[in-house]
Amino acid sequence: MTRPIVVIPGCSKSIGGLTFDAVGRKYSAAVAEVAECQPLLVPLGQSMADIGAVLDIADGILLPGSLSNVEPKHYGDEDPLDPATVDRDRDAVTLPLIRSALERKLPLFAICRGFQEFNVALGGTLHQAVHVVDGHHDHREPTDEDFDIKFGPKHKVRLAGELQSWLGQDLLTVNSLHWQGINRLAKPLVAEAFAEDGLVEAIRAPAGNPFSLGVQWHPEWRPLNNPASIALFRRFGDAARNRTAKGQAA
Ligand SMILES: N[C@@H](CCC(=O)NCCCC(=O)O)C(=O)O
Repeated sequence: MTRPIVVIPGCSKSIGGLTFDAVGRKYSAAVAEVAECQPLLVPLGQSMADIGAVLDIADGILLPGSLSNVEPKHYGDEDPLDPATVDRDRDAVTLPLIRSALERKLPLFAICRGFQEFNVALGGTLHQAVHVVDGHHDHREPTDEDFDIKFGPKHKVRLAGELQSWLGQDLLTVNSLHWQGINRLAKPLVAEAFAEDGLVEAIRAPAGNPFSLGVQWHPEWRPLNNPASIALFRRFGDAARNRTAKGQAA
């Protein structure tokens, strides 16, 4: 059986004054090496991503993190704290992609900015700066230049529901590199991990989806050193393989 296709929307990146579509290599590597699927990058911008065509070939979707933020207009909020951080081309692709993918029951794994898009796409809202919200901690990345520190263990999350049973534990220590976070959880979603300050750190869309998980942390960082990351990417890959098998059998 050929490897399942996992589509990965990128981010708009300006390099030398020109715009590129970029996906962090660690996301593609985790899809290929841990989920054992074929990553396929999707360009951004409404004219370059026919959602139906993308979903027709996909056996799964990975929504990667990004330094950019979901534009607040998508959740009825005020202007962005920093207009330079929005990526409208990414929002134009990922928000409708998420809704259509869930309708088709495509396996979906959303990470950090992808987790935030997941919530917004289904009607939820975000805090633009969690660290200034009363009662919440500072979830921003460590300032150390060493990436093993930036992406190293930062805080515990309490697991619940399916995620708790999948991982077979109540607590998990995760990394944390985000300004934004869930304010109001979208109605179709279930929260399955919580930080010590109560911030939602993992979400799932039940309703018959084989795998539809969003996490605020970064399991794609050195995943083979982390049993929980291995378990999540392998389960995601298996869901995509099951879909491929059904498709090939049809
Ligand atoms: N910009 C959002 C989401 C943060 C995020 O996804 N960080 C990862 C950036 C780099 C990478 O892909 O590893 C926020 O600040 O909340």
